[in-house]
Amino acid sequence: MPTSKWRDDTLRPTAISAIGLRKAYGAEVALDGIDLRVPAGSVFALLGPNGAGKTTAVKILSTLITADAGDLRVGGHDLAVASQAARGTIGVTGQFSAVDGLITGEENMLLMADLCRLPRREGRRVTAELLERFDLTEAAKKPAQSYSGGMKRRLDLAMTLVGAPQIIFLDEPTTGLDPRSRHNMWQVIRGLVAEGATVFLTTQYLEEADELADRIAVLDDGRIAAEGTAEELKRLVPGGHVRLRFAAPTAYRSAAAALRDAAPDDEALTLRLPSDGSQRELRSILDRLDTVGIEADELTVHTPDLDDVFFALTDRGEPHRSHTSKETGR
Ligand SMILES: Nc1ncnc2c1ncn2[C@@H]1O[C@H](COP(=O)(O)OP(=O)(O)OP(=O)(O)O)[C@@H](O)[C@H]1O
Repeated sequence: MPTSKWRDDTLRPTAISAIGLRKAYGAEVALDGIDLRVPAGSVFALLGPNGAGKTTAVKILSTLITADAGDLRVGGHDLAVASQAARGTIGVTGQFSAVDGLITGEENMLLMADLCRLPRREGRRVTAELLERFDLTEAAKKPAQSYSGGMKRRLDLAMTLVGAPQIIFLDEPTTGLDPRSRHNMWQVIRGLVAEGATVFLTTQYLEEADELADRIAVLDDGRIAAEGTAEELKRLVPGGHVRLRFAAPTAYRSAAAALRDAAPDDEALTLRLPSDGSQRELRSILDRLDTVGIEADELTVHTPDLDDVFFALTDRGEPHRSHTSKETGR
């Protein structure tokens, strides 16, 4: 479910935009001329497999490295001439944590407040507020190396927020976290957007993009394979179907004769019919079976999800079905 409340993207000011963004490392082209626009106050997910170019895009847009080509604007500033000003509007949390394990969580925060040149009293106030918000007050006086993975990630993000950035880059914010910590992090991200921040995140998790992002760009091999809302992307791939399985070959043959539009699999004794999975369509299929007096031994409904989109667009073979497909057995 998208995180922000805005309905019409075109009315919103642009927080981040890239036209023709290109970057090569020697002969290796990491980004091959990508275009993207992120409206202010929204969550944008750059989704892609390992090596697709996600981190390179984050590094460039957050001014850590420069692009070879492209018109790039962040927080209203042109990166070619005003990267310092752009830097003042952003915060970055990368795959490699900025947390110093030898000092406490609180000391890490105060150090960051000093780096952001906050007056001492203000630094203490912001530190206390963020530690509280990220549920780290109790652990504040313990060395950060004693924190769990989820706590370290929250501290890292809290440190990023010390300077109150309007635009937040999160490079794979939940990679390596357990499901509970991942859900906590999602809540934190939703909270930031509710307060008006713009979030640009990269992820390898389809579910994460589906849960958080207003818009998703699928990056593959340095190019944007598709871009849109989760719903728009799901509409790009056909694949909704109903699968009927029969235990007895005679029942299977009779059903195949009755449902001539179904794709048969004689070995598995299954029939597959295109369907949007709606109750009306399911009823009509079952009614047609009823008219010939046959009942399927198993009925499964499959609706396309981001897995289908991702695998169709990035050409990586069959998706893993264990977590995200909606299969209903009977
Ligand atoms: N400093 C570098 N020098 C040479 N090649 C690099 C460098 N950084 C990245 N690359 C290459 O550029 C391509 C894109 O890398 P990038 O790290 O941006 O991808 P990614 O989508 O973030 O992957 P991951 O999820 O593994 O972090 C890869 O082929 C990578 O090997």
